[in-house]
Amino acid sequence: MTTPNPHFPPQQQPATLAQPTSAATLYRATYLHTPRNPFTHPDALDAQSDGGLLVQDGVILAAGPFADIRVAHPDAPVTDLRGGLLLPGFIDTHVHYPQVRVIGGLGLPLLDWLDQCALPEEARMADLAYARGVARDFIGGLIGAGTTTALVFGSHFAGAVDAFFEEATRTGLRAVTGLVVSDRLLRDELHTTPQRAYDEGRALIERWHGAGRTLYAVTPRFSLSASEGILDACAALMRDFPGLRFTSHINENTREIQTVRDLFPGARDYLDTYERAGLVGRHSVLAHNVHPTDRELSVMAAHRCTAAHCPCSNSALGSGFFPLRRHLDAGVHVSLGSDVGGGTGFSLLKEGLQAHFMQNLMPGGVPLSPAHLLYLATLAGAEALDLPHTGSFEPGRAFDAVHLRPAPGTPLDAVFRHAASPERALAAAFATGTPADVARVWIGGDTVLGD
Ligand SMILES: Nc1nc2[nH]cnc2c(=O)[nH]1
Ligand SMILES: [Zn+2]
Repeated sequence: MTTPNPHFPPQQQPATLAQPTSAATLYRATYLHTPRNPFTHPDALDAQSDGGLLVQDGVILAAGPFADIRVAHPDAPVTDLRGGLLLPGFIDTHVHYPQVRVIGGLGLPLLDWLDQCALPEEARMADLAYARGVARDFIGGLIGAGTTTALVFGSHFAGAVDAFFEEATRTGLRAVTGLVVSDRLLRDELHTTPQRAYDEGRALIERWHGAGRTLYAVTPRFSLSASEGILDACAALMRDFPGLRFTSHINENTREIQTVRDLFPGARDYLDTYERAGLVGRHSVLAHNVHPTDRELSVMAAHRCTAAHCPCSNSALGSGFFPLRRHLDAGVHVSLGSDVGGGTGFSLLKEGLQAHFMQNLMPGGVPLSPAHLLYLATLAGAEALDLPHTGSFEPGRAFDAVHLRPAPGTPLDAVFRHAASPERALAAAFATGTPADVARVWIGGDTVLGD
């Protein structure tokens, strides 16, 4: 695609920042990243077959060919990661914490899947001990897949959201999440009131927003289950606490869309239910958007909000083909989400592959190169969440990284050993890589998986 995206100009960074003053580590690896957006910059992929990343206090100080970095920093100890691929940590912009134990409810459309699979499990999160176990399973799954930052749909229960933030803090995950709020059409035990939504949200924000690596996301489940009163309570939180993120669902399934139309007879369309409440902005991430109108796309672009594309979920729930070309042509920013448990697992490699398949198969689909897939799985998420210190290996950014190192004898190992270029190896990682190939994960320079 050649449509420029004016909302996220490439960061201008010097190749090397300050000289290190205390111990720094030089990582030697085949690395790839997308410091620019390949939908707008044809040469956005930076691939170094023998690269060096100088890291100090969790921040990348210098990046480039290993030989160049070595000459400039002859005394830095070297960690040799050759033999695999080093990528920026993945950024999942739509994934449900309470659904990790119900992945795989295949064969149902959205509203039936919610009734039969997701919501009964979400009701169990009232039990704090249960929620703590789910938080461990969930965050273990994310990090195990190489995800270092996630915009997470939380729980309807404030205690379970606390449990999530505690586990995120313990593990070091960069997490943006919040209390999910609804007041109709789910199950009684998942419903709240506007006042309680505001009060519980405020208490969680005061505890967790900006604490360490965690941020708060105001999260009405979707307009189908949220009255205008709940949406207004969400807007009040956004007004009262600047810097919060906002997330919800939109235009996923045709039955859902018709129900929202019936519930909001005065709204122009689905987006308008959020827009009228003042919830659409630069810090808004709306998941799915499989069936948008042109008006919705132009308003999303004007407000610089993001559509989180969840291709495995769209396939598993039969929601439809994501109109990526229409989003790009309208100037709407797009990132990637696994949508566990409507989605089929945590790997953004798999999501990238499924996005590629679906664009290949749909009329007017966008051909997605390995660079596009890497961008969607990394920098696009950093842009969506407005986290400019993540998403690539540019100097000045945090060292959030995933080392893919397939076991000897596996097909991916064979490809890595014989690939004609790092880009070919990257394509193979998307085609066939899984969490079993994730050897080590760093967040802010800390090893959070592997050794
Ligand atoms: N895929 C998906 N869509 C939703 N819309 C409202 N809730 C959900 C959910 O849990 N998963
Ligand atoms: Zn979802």
